[in-house]
Amino acid sequence: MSGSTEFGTVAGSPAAVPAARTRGLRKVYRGTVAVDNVDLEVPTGAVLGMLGPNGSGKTTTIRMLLGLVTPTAGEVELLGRKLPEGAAESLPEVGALVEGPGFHPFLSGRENLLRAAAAEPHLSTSRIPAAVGAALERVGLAHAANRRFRGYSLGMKQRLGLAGALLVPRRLVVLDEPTNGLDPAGTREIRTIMADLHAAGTTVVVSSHLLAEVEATCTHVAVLNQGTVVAQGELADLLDAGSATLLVSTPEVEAAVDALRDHRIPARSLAEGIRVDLTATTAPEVVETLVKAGVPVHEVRRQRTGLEDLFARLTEDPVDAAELDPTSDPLVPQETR
Ligand SMILES: Nc1ncnc2c1ncn2[C@@H]1O[C@H](COP(=O)(O)OP(=O)(O)OP(=O)(O)O)[C@@H](O)[C@H]1O
Repeated sequence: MSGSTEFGTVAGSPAAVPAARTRGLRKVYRGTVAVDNVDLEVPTGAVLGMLGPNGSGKTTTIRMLLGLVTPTAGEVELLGRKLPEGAAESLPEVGALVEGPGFHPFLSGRENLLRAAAAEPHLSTSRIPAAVGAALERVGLAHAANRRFRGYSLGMKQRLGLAGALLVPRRLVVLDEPTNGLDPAGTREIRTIMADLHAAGTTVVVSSHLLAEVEATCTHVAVLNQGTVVAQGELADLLDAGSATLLVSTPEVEAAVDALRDHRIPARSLAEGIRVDLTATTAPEVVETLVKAGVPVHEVRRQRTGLEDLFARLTEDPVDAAELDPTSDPLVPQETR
């Protein structure tokens, strides 16, 4: 299927069309703006981590992506088709793990999945038992498949929800807090499943509070704060852009800070050197200024920012964020204020 879409591109060409995208997405709940003006783009083949503090709008955005919540304004395009018109075509190719997947408490895990499988348009009746068995194996729930859903732990319920998302091969899998309630082994299994999906070319959207997990598993990130997207793109690019700090090792800390201040370059003194914000200057300019001022420069290093630092900068009060201290760096054992 091909043709012009709302966003002016051609559907049916998976490489060119993002797996999902939104334009001006907004959701207001009785006066509460949950999501505002969100332009999200999920490239095909990406593993996109959706990050944000509690209440920043991640779940609401995911629910709108899946057609579970109607936007107050804006548009959603899923696998090249606009919602809600294209839902019947695109949703069978989308697997989702969202809160409250609606399993029946008195049926077993297997019976619940058999019911879910019966509703899959791309799964013929004869293939249902095998598909259910494979999904249960894949999420590590085969041993408990015949127990009632009611008696499942939170982690087992999460696994069953995930099994539902993986019943048939999908082009897009959307996971809202998939490690919620899982033990470390379960968390590792989710990581493996996501890596397998990525290797098979499936696009994955995953919301998470676990920054280390996102840093380890995602190719792309979208950071939400107070209902809006404050950053999105390839994880590596965002980390590079965020690492706008230069660490200069020098025994003459005060002279270094003074020399840079004379050139309107803000710098902070550390125990064995200085830290320079590179937002408004460059590393060569800093070094040249210091050398011209006669300050001995022993080492210059660009500081790599972790996702945690970046996240804090994007979502915390700017004054607090400026105080973030990279304590893991040997050059900066402590601040001298
Ligand atoms: N059904 C609803 N009715 C009223 N307000 C809602 C509803 N769903 C979400 N909200 C509000 O919308 C805002 C965004 O909530 P949302 O659940 O999307 O955030 P989140 O980033 O997923 O949060 P968390 O990380 O805590 O799960 C919050 O202020 C929340 O209270």
